[in-house]
Amino acid sequence: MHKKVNSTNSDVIVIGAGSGGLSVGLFLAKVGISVIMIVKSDKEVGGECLNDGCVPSKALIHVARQVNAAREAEFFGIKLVGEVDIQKAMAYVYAQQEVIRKHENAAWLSDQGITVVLGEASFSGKNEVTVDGKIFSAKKIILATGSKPRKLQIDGVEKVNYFDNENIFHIKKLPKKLLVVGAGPIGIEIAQAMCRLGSKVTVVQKGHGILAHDDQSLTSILLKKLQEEGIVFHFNASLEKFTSPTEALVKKDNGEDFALSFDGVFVGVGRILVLEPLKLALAGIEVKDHKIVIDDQLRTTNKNVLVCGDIAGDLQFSHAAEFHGRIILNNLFSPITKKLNNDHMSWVTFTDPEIATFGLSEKQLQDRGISFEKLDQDFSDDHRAVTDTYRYARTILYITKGGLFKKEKILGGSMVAPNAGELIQELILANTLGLSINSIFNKIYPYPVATRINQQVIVRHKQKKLTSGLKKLLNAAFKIFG
Ligand SMILES: Cc1cc2nc3c(=O)[nH]c(=O)nc-3n(C[C@H](O)[C@H](O)[C@H](O)COP(=O)(O)OP(=O)(O)OC[C@H]3O[C@@H](n4cnc5c(N)ncnc54)[C@H](O)[C@@H]3O)c2cc1C
Ligand SMILES: NC(=O)c1ccc[n+]([C@@H]2O[C@H](COP(=O)([O-])OP(=O)(O)OC[C@H]3O[C@@H](n4cnc5c(N)ncnc54)[C@H](O)[C@@H]3O)[C@@H](O)[C@H]2O)c1
Repeated sequence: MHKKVNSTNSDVIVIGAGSGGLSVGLFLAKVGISVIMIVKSDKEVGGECLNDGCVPSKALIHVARQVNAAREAEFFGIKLVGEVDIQKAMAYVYAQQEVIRKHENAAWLSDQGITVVLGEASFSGKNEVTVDGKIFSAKKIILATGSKPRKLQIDGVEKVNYFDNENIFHIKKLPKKLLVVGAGPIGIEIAQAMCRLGSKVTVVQKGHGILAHDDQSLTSILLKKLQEEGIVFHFNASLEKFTSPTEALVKKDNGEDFALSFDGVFVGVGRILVLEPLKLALAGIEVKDHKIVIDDQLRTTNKNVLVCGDIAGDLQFSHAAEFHGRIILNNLFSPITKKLNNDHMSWVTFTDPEIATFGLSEKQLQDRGISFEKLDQDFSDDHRAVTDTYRYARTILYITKGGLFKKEKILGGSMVAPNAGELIQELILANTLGLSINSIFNKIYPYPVATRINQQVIVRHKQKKLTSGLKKLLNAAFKIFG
């Protein structure tokens, strides 16, 4: 049953049709709540994830992986000639976006019972927004307007061939020399993809390493692989200015400076929230330090306006936006409220090898005074890692300190390995459900699936617990029962 609204009043207004807005709006429409969804334009349905983020980046990474695999096959005698046709690579990316766009567009949303309004929304009252002079009101308003790439603001920037995630997936020509600014997930994923497609890539990063939100003992393994593929890194460095359309002056923290030449610059230096056009003050929504003030139920200082996704100023992932959506939906329908808690959050950086991280980090565990054991294991003895040459891979797990009869649970962890994002899923499930590590220990894994590494970590841990006392006990038992 679709409850269509023809007027400008509805139960709920959702501003934004990205991962966050869609997850809330579609469910509400499905159960018969009237929804007006406001989105800037039809081509912005699907938000950043579909249009300028996850989907095009993962599709391009897929192409780059194919190219790399073909190059690696040269080792077995095949000769590879020619260059990547970047227009064909991009055509592949667009084709995959189109598959998803079939069910992420204004007409399709209307078919699902949502009243779609195309245009830019701003608040005009407590329960009221305005689009092109037309007023819309609702009992609840969900603000899911996302974030934008932070721009590099240095002298000479207007002269260079400047890319960020909003235009890199529309290039017609591959930059021969690409300067990547920022070594967060955006910079690193793009750096490897572009390198594999044929660009000579140099990365300039303010901090001392890549992927600051992941375990540095694992990111250093990825860094080594990226350097082996030919990417050059300059750490503790930032761009001072562009001295010409093809040259930048880089300054190191130690005061040294040097010039770098390029024919394209890709910038991935974090995200900003665009708040001013929303006229939040008109709805009584407070802003502090350029972030919307929210409580742990994602409510703003106007309790009828909730935030969902990047705009919340929390973790900025598509699945984080969906998680916000689940909290909001629960609280719209239930007196037993759900609160925002990222203790079981996870993320994956889709490089090769991937880095996957979940649960609580070592620092969070220390800060909270939780006693834990750290299990740290490389894959050098793992048979699948041997056959498929990824013995460099490694896992870190944090588990509760258990006694002989105390359940040992997984608190968090991280993995660097090809497909780590898939391999780690059962550990995330055990973490989310609070299962004992025995759930992994007792599982029968087909030999030699790569996931057996999860069991090996636990087996090693248990073997270390085999004290001389326990060995004596087992020997005695063997004499009786064996
Ligand atoms: C290159 C790149 C790769 C990424 N890869 C991943 C990944 O692999 N995995 C992952 O989990 N995350 C990834 N992310 C992050 C992910 O894309 C975002 O966290 C996610 O898209 C945020 O969703 P959202 O709904 O909050 O906002 P968005 O998807 O940005 O949606 C915002 C919506 O609001 C609309 N809007 C904005 N202002 C207004 C207004 N005033 N009126 C009307 N409509 C408005 C926009 O048109 C849009 O539809 C990536 C990001 C980038 C840039
Ligand atoms: N696979 C994924 O899930 C995925 C992929 C891409 C993006 N994302 C999301 O998008 C968000 C934004 O990613 P991001 O990489 O832009 O941001 P980020 O903040 O994670 O990393 C940006 C990096 O750029 C560096 N930096 C900032 N200014 C600089 C300068 N002037 N010169 C040199 N270095 C500079 C910072 O030190 C930082 O390490 C991520 O936090 C993540 O939530 C997720």
